[in-house]
Amino acid sequence: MTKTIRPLLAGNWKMNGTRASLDQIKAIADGVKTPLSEKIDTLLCPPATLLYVATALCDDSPLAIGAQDCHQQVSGAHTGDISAEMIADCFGTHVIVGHSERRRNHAESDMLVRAKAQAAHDTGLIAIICIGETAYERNSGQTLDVLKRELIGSVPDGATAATTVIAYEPVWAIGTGVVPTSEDVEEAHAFMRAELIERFGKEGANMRILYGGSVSGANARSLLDIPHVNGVLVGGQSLKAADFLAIYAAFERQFA
Ligand SMILES: O=C[C@H](O)COP(=O)(O)O
Repeated sequence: MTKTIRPLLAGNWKMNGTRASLDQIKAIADGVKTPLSEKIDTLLCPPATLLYVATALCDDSPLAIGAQDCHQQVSGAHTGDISAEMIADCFGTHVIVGHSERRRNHAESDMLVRAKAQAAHDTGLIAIICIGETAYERNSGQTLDVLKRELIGSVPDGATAATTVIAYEPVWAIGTGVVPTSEDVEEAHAFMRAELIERFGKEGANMRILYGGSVSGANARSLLDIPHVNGVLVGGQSLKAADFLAIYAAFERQFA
């Protein structure tokens, strides 16, 4: 199946990385300076402490830099939070919102995630909105209901293909080394595509839908072959340049 949507390879460093890791960012930034980067987008989301330096390191690279979360308000008395404007001020272009670790560890609701995505849009950032079912929800047959509810609740009404990326991350696949079957990924992505088209029409047809959860250089190719998988959101395997670049290389067959 030929895919026409420009894919995205995104890395999420989570709460990992200090100044000592900047050489990995530099190696990734240099490693994606190949002709393939004319066909695919690459993005790395280091911790907020490294954002500004990371964007400087990527000055002459197609690698974009983004953040892992933003507050829903523009500014104010919100100790420890960062705003979308602060991310943009560091030359970040994307922000992940609604990651399952934030939903779980910070009790973030769909409504809050939607407000964060809206704040990103209002600031000109691309919002990567994460959704996905837990093991319990999957085992009790609720997967598609959860995806529908989270899509409706977390994605702002004005979302477009240019401003919004959906990341499907089954919670049980994150950091476990367990990846759903191709059939399960295909079913979930086809379902999300249909839901997005119903709500957003042409914009929904063109919105990128990433798969995330234990993606590696070894399994990226088969995941990218699945219809409506328009890229991947990578955690652990984005920390080392060699691992990230192995996943980058996996995009060659489908998209070069
Ligand atoms: O944001 C990234 C995901 O949570 C996936 O993490 P992982 O690749 O370590 O499973």
